[in-house]
Amino acid sequence: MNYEDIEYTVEGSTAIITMNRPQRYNAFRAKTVEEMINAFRRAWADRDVQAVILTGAGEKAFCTGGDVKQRAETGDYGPSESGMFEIGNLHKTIRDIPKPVIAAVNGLAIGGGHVLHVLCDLTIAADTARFGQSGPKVGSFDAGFGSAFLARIVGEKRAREIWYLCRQYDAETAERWGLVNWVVPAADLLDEAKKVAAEIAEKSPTTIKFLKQSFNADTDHQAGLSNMAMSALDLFTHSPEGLEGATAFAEKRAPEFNKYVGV
Ligand SMILES: CC(C)(COP(=O)(O)OP(=O)(O)OC[C@H]1O[C@@H](n2cnc3c(N)ncnc32)[C@H](O)[C@@H]1OP(=O)(O)O)[C@@H](O)C(=O)NCCC(=O)NCCSC(=O)CCC(=O)c1ccccc1C(=O)O
Repeated sequence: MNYEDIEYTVEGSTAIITMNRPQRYNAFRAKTVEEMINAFRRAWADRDVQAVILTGAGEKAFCTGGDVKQRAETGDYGPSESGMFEIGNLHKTIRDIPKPVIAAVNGLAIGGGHVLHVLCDLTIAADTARFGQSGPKVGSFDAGFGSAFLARIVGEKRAREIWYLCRQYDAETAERWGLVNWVVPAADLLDEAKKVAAEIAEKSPTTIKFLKQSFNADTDHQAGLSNMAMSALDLFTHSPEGLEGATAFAEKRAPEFNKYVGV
């Protein structure tokens, strides 16, 4: 597969996947998601690769979730080879690849982009990184891993706060909440992530594989929840209320959600 929306490189035992749509703050469309799944599967199959780094191009953003402008234009996340928007499949691939995935969060991790780092095994944040969900502002939600697994990490109260208020949190707060493993100066981020990947590569790959699968086993039931959540999201994003959120973002105005109270 030729990549247009991402970059894929291998350095020694580390694969680096870079979301590369800086003009849209690395927001993903269907094609981006398809390419990311392909890249993770390449890293999975490559016997030389022992860890994967996921990061974003540029200094502004790691990833700001689904491409809201695309959704406002066409009502979906655009074309892909499979004809599907496989975000649930990407979530599962990040969990299922039997090698640790390290998120190197270089800027904004918002909405579905925040969910991606939450699903990674480790998160290293630049001191300039910011974290948050934004779905309720733009007519979207992740009622699968994005809420259930998030609550496992930060606790119920904080997970609800993150989703209901849609605030942005700095890297220091994210570290205090256990949402990131550690924070480094922005200029050192990728080197730090590579160092951590190399440290992992010194260990027995089979023990790491069993450990990852063991950590996942406890929350694997959330994959079923995620399937239902994606079906619900697909219905909701085509509803007038869901479309109003995306349209308002594209038109740079506040959404008018009042008339949907209690429907
Ligand atoms: C991230 C912002 C808060 C940054 O604000 P600011 O620093 O002021 O920069 P901007 O001028 O707004 O942005 C610069 C430039 O980038 C464009 N852009 C940024 N984000 C997106 C995006 N997501 N889609 C399309 N384009 C984007 C922006 O329009 C600007 O372009 P100009 O041409 O210069 O105008 C702010 O940008 C922002 O709020 N962005 C939207 C974030 C968002 O709402 N993302 C979707 C969230 S959906 C969600 O939270 C839950 C759903 C979910 O997780 C999920 C689950 C399953 C499937 C899909 C999803 C999903 O993600 O939808």
